Parts: sequence; C-alpha cells; structure tokens
Amino acid sequence: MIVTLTANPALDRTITLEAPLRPGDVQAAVSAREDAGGKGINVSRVVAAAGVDTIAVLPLADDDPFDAALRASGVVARRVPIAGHVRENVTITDPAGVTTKLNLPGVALGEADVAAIVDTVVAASEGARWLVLAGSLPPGAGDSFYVQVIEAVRDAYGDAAPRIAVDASGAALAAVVASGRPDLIKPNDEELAELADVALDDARDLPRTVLDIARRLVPSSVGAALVTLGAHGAVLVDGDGAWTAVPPRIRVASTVGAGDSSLAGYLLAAAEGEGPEERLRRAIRYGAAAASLPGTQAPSPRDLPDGAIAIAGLS
Ligand SMILES: Nc1ncnc2c1ncn2[C@@H]1O[C@H](COP(=O)(O)OP(=O)(O)OP(=O)(O)O)[C@@H](O)[C@H]1O
Ligand SMILES: O=P(O)(O)OC[C@@]1(O)O[C@H](CO)[C@@H](O)[C@@H]1O
Repeated sequence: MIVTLTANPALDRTITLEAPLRPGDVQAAVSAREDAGGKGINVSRVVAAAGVDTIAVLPLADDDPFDAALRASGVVARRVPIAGHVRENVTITDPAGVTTKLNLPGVALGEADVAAIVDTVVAASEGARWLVLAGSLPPGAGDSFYVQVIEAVRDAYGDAAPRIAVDASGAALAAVVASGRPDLIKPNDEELAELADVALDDARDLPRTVLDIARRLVPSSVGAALVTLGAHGAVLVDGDGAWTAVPPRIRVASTVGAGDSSLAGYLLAAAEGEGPEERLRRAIRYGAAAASLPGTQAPSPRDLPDGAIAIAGLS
C-alpha cells in the first residue's frame, strides 16, 4: 500500500494550442481537458494504474465539483471536509511540447483542518509501505506541516511506520530536510539548487553538479534523493552510491506530472524489492511516459517507452 497526501490539490485544466503561445494576443485553442491533479493524487493515479493499492488523502469540501474528476480517476481517496473549493491550475501546451503553467495558491486551511488532515494521514498509513507527501502547502498549513505529519506517523507506528517520500520545494522542503529525516526526497534540479542556495546556470556536467549538492544531504539528513532533470533524465543518490540515466527520445505532449510519475515509478520498483538501478530506470521510464501523454494523464504500464535505459554509476 502506498499512501499519498495532497494538501493542495488542483483541478488541472490543460489547453492545447496549434501554434506557440503569443502572450498578449487572442489565439485559437484546439482542445481542452481536465484532470484531478495535485502531486500526491498524480502519484496515486500512476500507482493505481499499475494495479498496486493506494489511498490518496486530500482536503475536499462535500460539494466540490473536483470530486467528480477525482471519482472519474478511480483512485481510492480519504477526503477531509473543509470549506472552499479546490483551485484550478491552467496549463497551456503547444505542438512543440512547450508547457506554460499557472498555479493558484489554493484554499486556506484553518487549525482544525490541519489537525484533521494529520489524523487522517495517520489512520490511512497503518500497514502502508510508503507515505508520499507531495506538492505545495496551501495557505494556513505552515512551512513545517510535512514535519508535523512525519512525526505524527512515526509516533503512531514506530518501527512499523511507512517509509516517507517527500516531493516539495522552498521552505517546506527545507523544513523536512532540516528535521524530518525523510527516506526519500524528489526535487528537480532547480528545487535542489534552491535548497542548497547554489546556482546551476553554468553547470557543465549537470549530473555531477547535482550529485555534489545531494551529497551534502544524503545520507546525513535524507535517506536518498531522486533528482529529476527534465529531458536530461535523473540522478539517484543513496547511502551506497549514485547513478544517472537519460530518458529515450519521446514526442513531448505535456510535461505536467512527469516528476510525479517518476516518483511513482521509483516507488513501484521499490515495492517490488528492486534495487537502486531498477528504481532509477523505472522512474525515468514513467517520467518519459507522462511527458508523452496529454495534460496530467497518468501513465499505465502499457504507456512506458520501449528500449533499454542504460544506468551509469557516478562516483
Ligand atoms: N522532454 C522530456 N523528454 C523525455 N523525458 C522527459 C522530458 N521531460 C521530463 N521527462 C521525464 O520525466 C522526469 C521528470 O521530469 P522533470 O524533472 O521535469 O519533473 P518535475 O520538474 O518534477 O515535473 P512536475 O513538477 O511537472 O511533475 C525526467 O526525469 C524524465 O525521465
Ligand atoms: O502547486 P504545487 O502543489 O507545487 O503543484 C501543483 C501541480 O502543478 O503539480 C502537479 C504536477 O506535478 C499538477 O497536477 C498540479 O497542478
């Protein structure tokens, strides 16, 4: 069982253009689609599509139209009732795969909402292998919200607690790294650089630079880091070693959710008892599959790209 928490879900509206976006112009759009999104929900959708049990925890008002999209996704969910409706995030994609994204802040949570979410995650995590804490925090949650969740789950289950994976950025990621001792973090290269307060602009060897930064955290504060690099693939660093791989060439439709799918691929391989190389390979394949699908569509095993993915060790 893989449990996910999405504290700030989003109805993802994707608008497809037949020409590059021209800011300031009126432009005809070809099509639009809606997906029940938010990073944890996306991870759960990929996990469910692979036939593995998952529960997605999220705050959701009883009368929120988002629930229809969530039900259509088929993901098993635990809803924490709140006041206010899920934000709508807009993505604009063009024929070259260029993706423009506008994210709203989300519904503000009160203290009672925060406490109810923590309690719901603790209850859902009983017997789970992994708990995934993913995405931005909505107003009212506080930068250390993920640390609060991690401590509550570990207090409740001790050695039987699920392993913890975190996909966050900015202050929320910094707080988790400072005191949450997560088993896995999944930043992209820019999020990692922001965390370490370094610039990547002139990195000639991106995987090597990312490894050097990640080594400051792994294994002292974080069990492992899966750092995704967009079209350049990903780097995996754990206490035993470091590896990198690049994705196959694909036709990009929308990169939204590619990182979430990478994380799901990693967790699916981990749940099968696979070692780091296969976890990285699966992450790359799922990420590439997501980027080749429209909107925030979750890839299933039949969407994975063909071809071998070579893993290179880094030292
Ligand atoms: N243009 C691309 N071509 C092939 N694979 C891609 C491309 N973009 C992304 N991927 C795959 O998806 C993975 C994750 O991508 P990326 O680093 O962009 O995630 P992210 O920034 O966390 O994205 P998001 O927050 O939208 O989920 C990469 O490691 C790679 O395997
Ligand atoms: O504002 P956040 O929580 O950082 O990101 C939200 C979001 O961009 O993340 C997913 C893609 O990773 C989308 O489904 C969703 O719209």
